[in-house]
This record gives sequence, C-alpha cells and structure tokens, in this order.
Amino acid sequence: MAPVDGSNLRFAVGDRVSCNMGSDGWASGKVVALQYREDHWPAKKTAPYQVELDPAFGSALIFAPMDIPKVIRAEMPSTFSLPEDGRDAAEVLAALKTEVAKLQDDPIVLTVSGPELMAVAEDGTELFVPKDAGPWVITMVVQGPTTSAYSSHLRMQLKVNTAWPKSPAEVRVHSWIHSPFVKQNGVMDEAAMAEALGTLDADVSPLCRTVRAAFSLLNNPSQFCEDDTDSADDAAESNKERLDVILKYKVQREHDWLFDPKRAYSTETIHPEYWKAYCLNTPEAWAALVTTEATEVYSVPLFKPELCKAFVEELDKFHGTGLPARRPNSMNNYGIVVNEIGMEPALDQLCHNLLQPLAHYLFPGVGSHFDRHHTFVVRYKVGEDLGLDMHTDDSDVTFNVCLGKDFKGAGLQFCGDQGATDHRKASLQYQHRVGHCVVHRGHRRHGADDITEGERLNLIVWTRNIEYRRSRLWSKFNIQSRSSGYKRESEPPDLVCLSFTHDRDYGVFKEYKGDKKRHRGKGWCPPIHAEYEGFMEEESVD
Ligand SMILES: O=C(O)CCC(=O)C(=O)O
Ligand SMILES: [Fe+2]
Repeated sequence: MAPVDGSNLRFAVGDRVSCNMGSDGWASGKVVALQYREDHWPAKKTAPYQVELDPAFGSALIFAPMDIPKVIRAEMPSTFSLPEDGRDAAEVLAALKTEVAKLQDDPIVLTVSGPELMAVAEDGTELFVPKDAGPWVITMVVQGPTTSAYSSHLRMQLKVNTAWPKSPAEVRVHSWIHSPFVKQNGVMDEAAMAEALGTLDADVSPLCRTVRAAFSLLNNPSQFCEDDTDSADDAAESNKERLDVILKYKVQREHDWLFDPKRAYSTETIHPEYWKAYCLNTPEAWAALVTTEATEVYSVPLFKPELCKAFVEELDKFHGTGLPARRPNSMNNYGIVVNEIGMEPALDQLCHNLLQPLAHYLFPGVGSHFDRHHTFVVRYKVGEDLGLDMHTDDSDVTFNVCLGKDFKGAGLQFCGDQGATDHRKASLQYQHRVGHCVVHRGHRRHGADDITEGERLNLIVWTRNIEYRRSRLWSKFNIQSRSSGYKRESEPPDLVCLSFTHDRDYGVFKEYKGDKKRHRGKGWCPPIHAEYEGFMEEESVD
C-alpha cells in the first residue's frame, strides 16, 4: 500500500495531468492534493490524487481513483504543439503522405484516404478547422480475418497531430464492434494501444504499426486482457451473435443490392435534385435544394420512390424471418437497428459520403465531421407503437427519411433546444413525405404524433462528432450538464411539447394514461434551477 505521504505516486502536487473522463475523452488539469479523502468514505479509503480541471473543463475538482495510465497520465501534448525535432508541419504532412501510400500495400487495409485536415476542439475550446498545422485524419476500411469474431469490414480513422510520430495517433473505430478496447465513443483505449504497439517490430512505418496494433487488440483481445479474460470473451460472444444474424439473413435478402456500398445509394436510387447538389457541392447548390422548415430544421428530397419501396420490402422480409432484431431505443418496440442486419457498409457510404457534405453546409463545425453513426428504422402502426414521446436524440446531427408506407397523422412535432428558454415551446409540426429527409440537431426537443391510419417507416441516422463532444459547446447541451448551462424556462410549456417520460409537470397539464402512469414523478425536466415562474411539480403518486 502507498505510504500516506504519497511518495510512491507518479505525480506530485502541481503536476499537469490529463484525466480519463470516459466517453467524454481526456480533460486537462493539475494535481492539487495527494491521498485525497472524502468525509463519508470508509476509514482507510483514499484516492491517490485530487485534480483541479482547467477552466475549459469547468474548473471542477475531481479525484483520480487509481494511479494508473488508463485513469490519469502526464498531460498529453496539444495537437498544435510543433514537432520537437525541428521539422515543421509541412514536413510532418509530407512524411504522413508517404506513410499513407505504404498503408495501401498492407493486405488488411482495403481502402485508405487522407490525410485531411479536421475540425477539432482542443482542451474544450470551440470547434474550428485549423489552417494547415493539423491535426489530420486518415480514413480506412480494414478487413478482419474470416475465422474470428471480428470478420466484418471495419471503418476506422486515425487522428494524427503535428508531433507525429512522437505523439501517437488517436484510433477511432466507427463500425459497431464489441471490444474491451473500444470506448463507448469509438476511441481505442490509449493505454492498450501503447501496450500493443510495444509488442510489434519497429521496422515497419509508424502508421502501419498503429494499424497493426489496433488490429491485434481487436482480433486477439484475450492476449491483452490477462487479468480480465471474461470481458474479452463476452465481447467476442456479442460480436459473434451479431455476425450470426447478419450471415443468416444474408442468404434470405430480398434486395441484395441494398447491402452493397457501391449500389445502394447511387445515381440510380438517390433523388436527382439531391444528386445534383451533391455533385456540385457548392453552398449555392445546397441552398437551392434545402427547405428551411423552421430555425435549424431543414428538409431535402433524398431517396427515389424505388429505393423507399425496396427498403420497406427488405424490412418486411427481415421481420418475416423471425431473426432477433435489436431495437433502436427503449421507446420503440417495432423498429430495428439496420446496422445489425448487414447494412452497415452501405449505410457508411450514405452517411459519410452523401450526407456529410449536406451536414457541413447546414451545421458547419459539428456537421463537418462524422465519427460513428447509429442508424435504425422506426415503425408505427395502429395496434402497435402509435407515436413517440417528446425527447432529444443522442446524436449531434439527425437525418430522418420517410420510407413509407401510406399513413395519416404522424406529424413530427418540434419544440426548442434542450436547456434553452423555449425548450418546451412549439416551433414546427413537420409532415413527413415519402423519400424526403428532415435534418435537425440532436438536442432539439421533438416527438412523433400518433398515427391514425396505415403504417409509417422512417430511416433515422444519428451522427456523432467526437471533437464536438469534447468542446465547450457540447457541455452546454450535454444531458449531464443539465444543471450548468441550462436556462430558466420563459413560460409554462406548450401542451404538445410535454413529455411523459422526462417532465416533472406532465401530470399538472395532462393525464397519464395506461402504461404511461409508471413515469409519474420520475421526470427531471425542468431542472430545479430552470423552473419557469409559477412552476408546479406533479404529485408523484395518484
Ligand atoms: O418518428 C419519427 O419520425 C421520429 C423518430 C425519432 O425522433 C427518433 O427515433 O429519435
Ligand atoms: Fe428523435
């Protein structure tokens, strides 16, 4: 056990450190105390460090529960630190280009592009695109060996800064893979990467080694999980289950081309107006295409009717097989996550190639780069799910495309941004049109009105941008910071904007019917400090 004075610890009071904040990435700060204790802790419990985070991270006082590199480490060099070996950014970029060319010869790398400049948010600042000094992003599709639980193609990105290769690349896995080394946001665990890099020969280029290291962590997790082989086994099992469904369904597909990244979303299937704007990719072309439905809510024609029809037929076919489907979220009983039935490679192409430029035009910064996408279909029908309660999405930019079939009702009601004074004030009732896509920010409150006739299926793409989630802007809308950036509501809510799942005053305005009763008294909105004048909280039981 470490002596109480902390002399065994790696850092001293005043040292600059980075702390692992889970899916929020790393936050910088300085050590302010050693062997920290809180009064309510059991007698012998201490945390090795208390750390004061920098103002960019809210100046919070946190503690590091363990003195290990996964939890706390020496402050990482900033992306913008210039190389210490006398090179300038242009030289680093040239070296990177040579390395990328070598990657093309690596048999596990199917495609590679970049390096491209990326928008970043260093140390919690706003998102911005640096002019020429990096960081850069390299995008790849890598092939897993067919015998492993990870046999699918993996889309990955490497974020590389000007201190490369001294400062390692951040590896992001965009494809949905269960791995003990891929964090919730898709970033590969830095300490595990360092360990895996240490096992590889130094005679290949640093970029090839990075890819190889990531590959071995994903493919042989048990080799690196000596103390915890269970988590490696569980992850492998989950991958296997997922791939089993994909393989079983592969031989039963109605429209094989819908799964083909080269054919699914092409000039044959994409609405001609959208295709035109996409090919021109100028602000004028996008402006001519986009309809502004309300502030920050836009719509575009996206799919041809043939594509919508084929999509709906494919989903009907999948439902008919009885294969297990993963539901998109707890609010939806009949939708499915389409990445889980084998559509991920084709949807990657829709998302990263076709939708990305539109998002960049509509929401520069947050929409300028997508990391992961979570893509699913929602289904509403009389006798099944009718509509969707008011909510915000766990996405940064959401695309919602109506696939059909025939239906009445089912408007999409928009209110305000989470944490804004008009969060629960109505702003738009959007009417879905088959083939059209509505685009909005994830933090916008919205919900689907009940369907009154027919059946409705919509394809929903939730995109996420890791850099944005590291920025100050994100902490404003982040659910966990409800208590900080959240503004006081200006007035009582509009009835259409009330949520039976989230609101503390739903019962004051509306009756909880049927199954909704279980939510009474469990809401969080508005947070106490953001209550409007005259706010009354509902009684927690009937
Ligand atoms: O039904 C719709 O159109 C909206 C669905 C939605 O907002 C969601 O699934 O997050
Ligand atoms: Fe939503």
